[in-house]
Amino acid sequence: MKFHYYLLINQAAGSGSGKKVADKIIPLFAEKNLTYSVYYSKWKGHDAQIAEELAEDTLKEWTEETREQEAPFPLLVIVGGDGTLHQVLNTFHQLKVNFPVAYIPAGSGNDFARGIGLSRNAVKALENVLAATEPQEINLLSYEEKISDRQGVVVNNFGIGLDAAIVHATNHSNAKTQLNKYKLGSLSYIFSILRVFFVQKGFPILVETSGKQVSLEKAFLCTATNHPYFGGGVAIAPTADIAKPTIDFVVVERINLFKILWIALLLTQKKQLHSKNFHHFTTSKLRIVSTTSQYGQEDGEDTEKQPFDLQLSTKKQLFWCNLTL
Ligand SMILES: Nc1ncnc2c1ncn2[C@@H]1O[C@H](COP(=O)(O)OP(=O)(O)OP(=O)(O)O)[C@@H](O)[C@H]1O
Repeated sequence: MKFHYYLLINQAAGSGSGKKVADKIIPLFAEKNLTYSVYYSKWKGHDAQIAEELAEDTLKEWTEETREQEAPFPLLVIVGGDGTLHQVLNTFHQLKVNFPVAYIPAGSGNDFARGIGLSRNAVKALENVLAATEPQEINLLSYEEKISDRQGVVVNNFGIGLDAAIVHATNHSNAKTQLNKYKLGSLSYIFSILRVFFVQKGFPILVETSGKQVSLEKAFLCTATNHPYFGGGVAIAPTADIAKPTIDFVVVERINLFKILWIALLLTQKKQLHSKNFHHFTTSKLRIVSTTSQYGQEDGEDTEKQPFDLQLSTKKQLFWCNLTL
């Protein structure tokens, strides 16, 4: 199968890793005599704009017909972090199109790459892409939030409560910009955890999974995910599997500091399911209702405080990569 590769690059991802990764992989396309075009995202939101333009006049869905007739097949290769992937796939979702994509991780967290088992080394990830003969089917989470009337997809997770408050504090702090300059972006998360941990209160939620309803009085951290990782490598839902059309939902209750630290210790050993204050659901459909206003986060992009009536299901996405290498 012959391809024309459309490289959409966020050079700012991973505090500049995007640029380094691009400088490393673009010459490899030329060396391998592959045909390609390069698009640089030059400002926040430009990645979505480029994706929209390519969706309108260049990219094709993967069907029996296009795979035979389109030679070369136009394949979008996204180079950036989880947020770049989020922007592009949400653009496609809003346009109601479903194109296969390839991905080279260049972010700081790279949870998605971890979640699908794609190498976080850019050159190896490119080998994963070039060695594929068929696209892999993976499951994103698609959501509908009734109160703000928003819908979209997430490539990693949707969080309400503590994780979202941490993301909000980090994304809106001046320290992040300064620390990023010195490649110390993860330190800004630590500052934010210390800032919001004691401020975030427990809040009531209603959880509806396929055929079951549960009320929790003091939810603290609520995260719906399609693979194990969040927060840059924390295996919050170790049994989640992106190949399965299921949602894993994790709730940690507001408990005393010692119990939270105990759960944090269990997390490092992937044994958190042993704690009775750590709730875990696996379901094909999920509804979460919070009547109190809370921060939300979607793949590390934060939303302002609001009440939630959130419905989640899974959505198939074709990914061009060979994960057996
Ligand atoms: N040239 C640019 N300058 C600044 N921001 C950009 C640029 N191009 C895209 N963006 C924005 O950057 C955000 C995505 O960054 P991304 O998540 O990929 O990197 P990261 O935060 O370093 O990685 P990770 O999410 O893996 O930690 C998106 O909101 C996107 O619109």
